[in-house]
Amino acid sequence: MLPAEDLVETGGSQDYMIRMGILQVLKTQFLCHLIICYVFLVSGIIINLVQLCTLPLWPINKQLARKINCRLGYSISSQLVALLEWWSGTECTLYTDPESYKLYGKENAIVVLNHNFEIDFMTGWTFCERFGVLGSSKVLAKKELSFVPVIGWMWYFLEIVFCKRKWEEDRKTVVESLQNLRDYPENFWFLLHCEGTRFTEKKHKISMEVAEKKGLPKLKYHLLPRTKGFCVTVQNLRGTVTAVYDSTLNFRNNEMPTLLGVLNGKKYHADLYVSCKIKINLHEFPCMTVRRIPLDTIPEDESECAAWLHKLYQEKDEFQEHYRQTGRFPGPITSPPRRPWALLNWLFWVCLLVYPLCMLLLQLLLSGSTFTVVCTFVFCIAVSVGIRWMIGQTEIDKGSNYGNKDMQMNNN
Ligand SMILES: CCCCC/C=C\C/C=C\CCCCCCCC(=O)SCCNC(=O)CCNC(=O)[C@H](O)C(C)(C)COP(=O)(O)OP(=O)(O)OC[C@H]1O[C@@H](n2cnc3c(N)ncnc32)[C@H](O)[C@@H]1OP(=O)(O)O
Ligand SMILES: CCCCCCCCCCCCCCCCCC(=O)OC[C@@H](O)COP(=O)(O)O
Repeated sequence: MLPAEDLVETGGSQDYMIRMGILQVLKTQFLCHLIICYVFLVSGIIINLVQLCTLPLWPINKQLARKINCRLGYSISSQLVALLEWWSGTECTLYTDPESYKLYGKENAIVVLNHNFEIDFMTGWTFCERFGVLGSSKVLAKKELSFVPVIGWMWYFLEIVFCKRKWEEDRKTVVESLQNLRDYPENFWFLLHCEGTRFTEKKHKISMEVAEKKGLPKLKYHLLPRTKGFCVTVQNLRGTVTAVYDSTLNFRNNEMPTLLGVLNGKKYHADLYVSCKIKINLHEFPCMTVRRIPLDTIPEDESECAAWLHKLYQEKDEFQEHYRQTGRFPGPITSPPRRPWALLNWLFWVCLLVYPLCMLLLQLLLSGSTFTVVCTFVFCIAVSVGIRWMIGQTEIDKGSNYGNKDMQMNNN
């Protein structure tokens, strides 16, 4: 027979398991998703409107307008971070050397990252949040994303650099947008997915044909990097940015995480790298590797800079090979802890928006008007379709044709 304390303990743990089971089931419920999406959409639109109200401030006090917009942007993007960190419980492990770690979040940096996963952007944002640069984070993003409600509109005020991925048309606007960032009042990370599009087998095959034509070594895990964006970023942010963070992101157990999976409360394990010696258990967390490269060591000349980037991608390919072989990146883990701010911001919006929603629905039902009830129902369906379209923007299957054809005919 078990002693009394053990029985209590077993009972306690059973209770815990049951509670966790219920929570897990709750996370898969459509109603929960609807509430989460409603909060995201309504809070996002409110914030977009407040951002719009900052427009008159720009000519008077640009730096203040930028700082306000960083906070407002944080309030939107941190909701997706909270969804990843607190709702799905996804764990993020960082492999990096402790000396570089001290500088993260305290300097401007260009982040060069592989582009394989549908939730790359959320995982990137999570690391930004942990180092306090989420509100100010930047990216060279495809123009199509600027039309996505809430996020795309928010990016306009955060001075995100957009490109059509047609260099002749992009050259001028990209340079101008980069020049604007030279006096940015907050530390920022500038994200570059040099591959230009997400990895698919077809895009990989075509890009390796291009590599062969150019006499470049083949890559196994990456597409051939597009060098123009990187070179122009380095040229225009020299003196503003101090380092390039060569980053590689992987998810454990060959998982391909999705935003719908995260919304359903599925826990993933991400890994990001810099250099490691400590022994760790690699079967539990997602993983990312970061190498800090001082910007002065990158060649100024455009063709040398392009060659440098090709060399970097060959090294990145070796890191990936190491990860595939051993299930881990080399180097010590120096992971920043999860902070409460994203969760608190989320709870704030939930408290603010869910109560009026319940009251409104109650009033509608009590009104007894079939017309009003039908209108509300149709409105809810329209919102769900809108959100589903937004989620579709993250899905690789629905991705662009960029890189599906050789040379310059490869647009959307
Ligand atoms: C540490 C944790 C992370 C921190 C995160 C920090 C911040 C987070 C912030 C925000 C998070 C949100 C994330 C949102 C993500 C959205 C990302 C995107 O939208 S990715 C798509 C847009 N971005 C890019 O494309 C950037 C990379 N591209 C470039 O730099 C391009 O050069 C360009 C500037 C876009 C211009 O492209 P274009 O195609 O017009 O010209 P290129 O000269 O580059 O291409 C021609 C060149 O390529 C060769 N070629 C032809 N076909 C292919 C092929 N299939 N594959 C490879 N190469 C090909 C061709 O021969 C030409 O060669 P050459 O240059 O020698 O003439
Ligand atoms: C709390 C939050 C609730 C969330 C509810 C759902 C909200 C939906 C939010 C949708 C966010 C849309 C932002 C999309 C950012 C996707 C970035 C991305 O990865 O783009 C792909 C491009 O790089 C390359 O494109 P391809 O050439 O591969 O094609």
